[in-house]
Amino acid sequence: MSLVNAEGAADLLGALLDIPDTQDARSRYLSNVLTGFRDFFAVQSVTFVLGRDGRWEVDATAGTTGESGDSMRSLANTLPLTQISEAVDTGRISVDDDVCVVPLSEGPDSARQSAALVIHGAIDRARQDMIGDAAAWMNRMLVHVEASQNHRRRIEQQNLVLEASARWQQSESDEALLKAIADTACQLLHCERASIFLWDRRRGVLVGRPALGINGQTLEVPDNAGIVGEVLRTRKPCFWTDKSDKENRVNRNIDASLNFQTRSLLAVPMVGERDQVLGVFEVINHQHDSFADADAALLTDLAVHAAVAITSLRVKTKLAKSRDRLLKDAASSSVMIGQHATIRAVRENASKVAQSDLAVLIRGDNGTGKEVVARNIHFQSERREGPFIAVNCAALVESLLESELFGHEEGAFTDARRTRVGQFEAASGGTLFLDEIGDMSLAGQAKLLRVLEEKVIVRVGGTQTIPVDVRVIAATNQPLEDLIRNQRFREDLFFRLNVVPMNLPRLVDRGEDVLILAEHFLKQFRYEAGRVDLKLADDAKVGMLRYSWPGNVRELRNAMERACYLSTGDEISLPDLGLRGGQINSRGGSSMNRLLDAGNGELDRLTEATREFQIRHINGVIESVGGNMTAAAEKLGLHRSNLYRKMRQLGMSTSGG
Ligand SMILES: Nc1ncnc2c1ncn2[C@@H]1O[C@H](COP(=O)(O)OP(=O)(O)OP(=O)(O)O)[C@@H](O)[C@H]1O
Repeated sequence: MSLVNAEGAADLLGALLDIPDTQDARSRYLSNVLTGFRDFFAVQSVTFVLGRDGRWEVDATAGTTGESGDSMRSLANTLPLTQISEAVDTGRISVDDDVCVVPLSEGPDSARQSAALVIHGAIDRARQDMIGDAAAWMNRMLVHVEASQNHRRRIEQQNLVLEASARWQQSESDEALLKAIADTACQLLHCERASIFLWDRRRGVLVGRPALGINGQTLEVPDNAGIVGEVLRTRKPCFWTDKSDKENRVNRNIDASLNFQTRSLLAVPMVGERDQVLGVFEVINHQHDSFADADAALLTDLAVHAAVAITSLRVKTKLAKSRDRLLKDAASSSVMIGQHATIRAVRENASKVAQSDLAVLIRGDNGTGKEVVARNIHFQSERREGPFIAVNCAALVESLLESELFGHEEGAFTDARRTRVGQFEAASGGTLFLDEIGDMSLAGQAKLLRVLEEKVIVRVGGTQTIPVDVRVIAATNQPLEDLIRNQRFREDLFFRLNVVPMNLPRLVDRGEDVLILAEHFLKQFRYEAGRVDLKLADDAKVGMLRYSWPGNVRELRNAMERACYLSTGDEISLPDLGLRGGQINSRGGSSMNRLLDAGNGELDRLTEATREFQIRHINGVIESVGGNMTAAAEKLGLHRSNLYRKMRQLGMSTSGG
């Protein structure tokens, strides 16, 4: 046989230099190279052995017997152990009969203590140096192969971590999220169990999740104890294995309660935003062996993503809570107070129409609660989480109407410096309340009708149609039928809007609802004014029932608000309400009305007399405390700012105070 087989040499060289770009790069590389050795040197087999924990293991082989698990095991049993040790110890090739052992200098694998090639087959002296050189090459190349494989594995793991963290973002609850994180960790790190210990700083404990129950309790450990405590303190990964580490570092009580045996453990800190430690991420019992540095790197990556997911779920939960609170607050502004039959009927109708998207036209005088009804419908409907947008059509000048309702594109007109979304788009998914619809211009009405029919808008200056999903509720205090007759309102638009008509009576026609509403506003404003014991005096009640309320509920609300802040004493009396004397209704039919037999003129005089009395009283009190306004306000049972307000209302000078 010639010393060099050219074809075999090229194959061996190719195998030595070629780093496979696969997940199993290392074993593939070894397999190719060992096969190259076998063919080139024409031997029976070439085996790569590793010394680990004082034992020799077959890592890869190329021979006639194949590479199955069984043949590898039987090969391990027939290794020339003495010869291998001798070669490794002396660092020289050892040849005995037809077995040649080539020692390899310390390898790239950190866990590996020593390595060698075991060759079955005759190798003459001349080729022993050659095989020694080639083996050294292989050994050096293995460093790169392993680095490349690790690099590739890391990229794949990063992708898996990213995919997992995208899935975590979908979790709706803490429990589901923590379980998903733990499952991912078990899967990627090949371990039996994973737990996240969230740090409760206030109580000084780490709370283990997901639900690792000890006798039905949550798993809690002091934040300064054990391995998790150590990780929290040092902010560094911590390894433990029952083979080599101190037993007392793990808490065997937990094992006992969970009927579990910890054999190996790895814990890393979970660091969140602004470098804050959220807790500790722990994995237990590697399926094959103890945890390595690469596992710590992977778990640290997972912990970063876990911290982000946990924080963002907390933010999401907080936002959802405050959204619910806001929704509740907003919904409370839509509560329709009143027991009058007409109001009851409106309430019932509102509940019914809320379940549909039918157009509603609410009619009634100013301040009768048209917007309250519209809000009430919105907050009872499926759209309650969408926006409620109110537009006062009377306030829209013709030139702005279209842009206000439908938006405009940048440069659509001189002042259109930026694209602007109109109210229709802004209300998408919710309700658009078009107040004072009777005041809309005819051109505006035509545009509105088209949008209602086609359910799409086109921004001013734009060409694209934009679909809008909006429920429209319109309101007016105008007699639309008259406007239609005078050709100031389009009949077709009227029919489109008036699918469900609702009429709100004037407050004066709602009987004792006046007092029910007054008590409602009293409760609200006396609380805001910090005067929780404030009551309505009888004369105020009677006066309210006799009053004609030209401004309807809005006027009543304002009167109550003013009185809650400005009245003196424990009761709100009639003058405190500041009602317009000329509007007192002497036709009143309620029993209360009859209690008050004062005519309008008398009431006027009464109001004036009370005003004078209040001025005298306030001046007296200010004088008695030597002009100290804070003390005067206190003596009068008012906040200092309310005293000033009251004085201004009474026309008194406040500059001296
Ligand atoms: N039934 C009611 N229960 C509680 N508050 C009400 C009721 N009706 C009206 N209000 C209150 O009265 C005020 C005026 O109501 P709203 O704005 O709904 O009236 P409107 O008819 O839309 O007025 P306008 O025609 O002037 O726009 C609001 O502060 C509202 O909260």
